[in-house]
Amino acid sequence: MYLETKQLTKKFGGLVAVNNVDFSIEKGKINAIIGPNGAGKSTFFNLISGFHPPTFGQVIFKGTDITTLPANQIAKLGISRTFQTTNLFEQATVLDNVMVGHRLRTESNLFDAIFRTKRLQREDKQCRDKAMEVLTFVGLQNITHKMITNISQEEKKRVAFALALATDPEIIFLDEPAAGVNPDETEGLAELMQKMVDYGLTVCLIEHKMQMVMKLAQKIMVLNYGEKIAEGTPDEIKNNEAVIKAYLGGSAIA
Ligand SMILES: Nc1ncnc2c1ncn2[C@@H]1O[C@H](COP(=O)(O)OP(=O)(O)OP(=O)(O)O)[C@@H](O)[C@H]1O
Repeated sequence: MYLETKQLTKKFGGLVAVNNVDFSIEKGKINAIIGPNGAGKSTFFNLISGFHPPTFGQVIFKGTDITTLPANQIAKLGISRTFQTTNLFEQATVLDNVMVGHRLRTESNLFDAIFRTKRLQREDKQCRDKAMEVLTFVGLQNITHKMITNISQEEKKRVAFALALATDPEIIFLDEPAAGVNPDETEGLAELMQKMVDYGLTVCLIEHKMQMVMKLAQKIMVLNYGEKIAEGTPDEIKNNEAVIKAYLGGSAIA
């Protein structure tokens, strides 16, 4: 099993945001998590990536229990994520924002920074090269010098992808990667996710844009009130009674 959760549970006071979820992510595929607002999708991501400790249950990655590891160590193992609203540095360039991602893989410290050591210079170059590589991958190689404040929403989404890619992940969790962009741009972002998988990465996304999920994902899990109510291929999910009832209020998925 590549990455799996066992009885994963998160309570916030009396609210059970994620309830006893067993799920496995398939390597080299596009996995998706869908469900109504407040179903526990982002919390599920936060538990896997170490941003919240679970109340109960386990996260196993390639046979290792990573449930209690801090977020930076989980990232070092190759698990990366984007956030629903990515906090980029608005007054810094695209390149500088993305260079931060690769710092995870470097070792320079305050001493190196004060004395501008050879190690710092070498690692600065390494971060710059990585940032250029991933910005080229996401199609932003021509706007690396622009300030974040001057780029479009869709370009910001691509910068968020690049930032996650700069950490050298093998699995990437994308929280609503196409929220707030138009249909053409959504199509472009879907192509980019497919490109990541073609390149050998594993993708897991949360998305409300159902047409995109049904077209793109190979495996889908549906959460409702924190519980897994269905899991399967897009066709299986489309025809699942519990999903139609709970998630769509009775109408079929388009
Ligand atoms: N840090 C927190 N403290 C308290 N309650 C929280 C916290 N984070 C999430 N919740 C609650 O947990 C539940 C699940 O929230 P979550 O954001 O995971 O849902 P979601 O499926 O991602 O929703 P959306 O699609 O609207 O983003 C909600 O009721 C939310 O209010």
